[in-house]
Amino acid sequence: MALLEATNICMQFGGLRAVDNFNLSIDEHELVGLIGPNGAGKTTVFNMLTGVYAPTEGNIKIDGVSVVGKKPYEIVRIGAARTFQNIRLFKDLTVLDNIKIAYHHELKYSTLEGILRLPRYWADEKKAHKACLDFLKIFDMEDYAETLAKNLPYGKQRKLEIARALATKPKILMLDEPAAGMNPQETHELMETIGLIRKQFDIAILLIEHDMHLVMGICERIAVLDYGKIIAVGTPEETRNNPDVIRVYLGE
Ligand SMILES: Nc1ncnc2c1ncn2[C@@H]1O[C@H](COP(=O)(O)OP(=O)(O)OP(=O)(O)O)[C@@H](O)[C@H]1O
Repeated sequence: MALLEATNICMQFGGLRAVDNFNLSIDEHELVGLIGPNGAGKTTVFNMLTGVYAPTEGNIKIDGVSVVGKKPYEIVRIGAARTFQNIRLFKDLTVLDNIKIAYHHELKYSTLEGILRLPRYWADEKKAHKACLDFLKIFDMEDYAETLAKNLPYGKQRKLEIARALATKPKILMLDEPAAGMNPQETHELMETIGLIRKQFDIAILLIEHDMHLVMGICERIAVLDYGKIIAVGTPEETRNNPDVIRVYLGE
C-alpha cells in the first residue's frame, strides 16, 4: 500500500481548473519531486494534500486514511507535515519554543495539571525540553536554542521550519520550494539537511522545487505538472530527456 495516494484530484477556482485529474502515489521512504512552470498548480496540489483546500473532485489517502474534508491539524495527526513557500515560523519565539510547539502532542498532562503545576506537568515539560534540545542537536542548531526565530539567518530559518515540521513525527514531509531565496551555499546546506533527514528519519518526502540542480540531485522520482495536468513521471534521467518536459521548460 502506498503511503500517499492522490486519485484523480481536481481543483476548480471559478472558471479556472488549476489542477486537473492529478494522480500520484508515494511509497514509504520515497523522495519524490514535483516540478512545473510558474502557475502549473504545484502549490494547489500541496494545499489539497495538506487540507488547506478540499479537492473539488477525487480522493486523497495518507497511510490508508481518506483525508478529503479533514482539517490541516487532523492531517498532521494522520502523518503529513509541510513547510511553506514563504517561511511561517513563530518569529517572536525562540528556536527551542518553535520546536516545543510542534512537540506538544507528546505532552500527556491535563489542563488542570498544567494550571496547578502538578508533578506530571513538571516531569512532562522537563522531558519535552530535553527531547527538543536533542532534536535541535540533530540539525546542529542547539547553539541557537535561545535565539529568537526572527534573528536567525535566512537559511537557518528554513532549516528550523523543516525541523519543526519533523517534530510532529510525520510519515511524509512536504517541502514547498525550500530553496526559494537561498544563495548557492544555503542551497548546498539544504541538500545536506535533506540527506540527513533521509538517514535519521524513516519518512517519505515530497518536494516542490524550481532549483533543477537540487531536484535532479536528490529525488528518486519526479512528477512534472503543466497547466494542472501531470505530463511526465519518471527518474531524474527520464525526466531530463522527456520531450514534453523539454518543451514545457524551453517553450519549444
Ligand atoms: N485561491 C486561488 N484562487 C484562484 N486562483 C488560484 C488560487 N490559488 C491559485 N490559483 C491559480 O491556480 C493556478 C495554479 O497556481 P499554483 O500557485 O498552484 O501554481 P504553482 O505551480 O505553485 O506556481 P509557482 O511555481 O509560481 O508557485 C494559477 O493560475 C493561480 O493563479
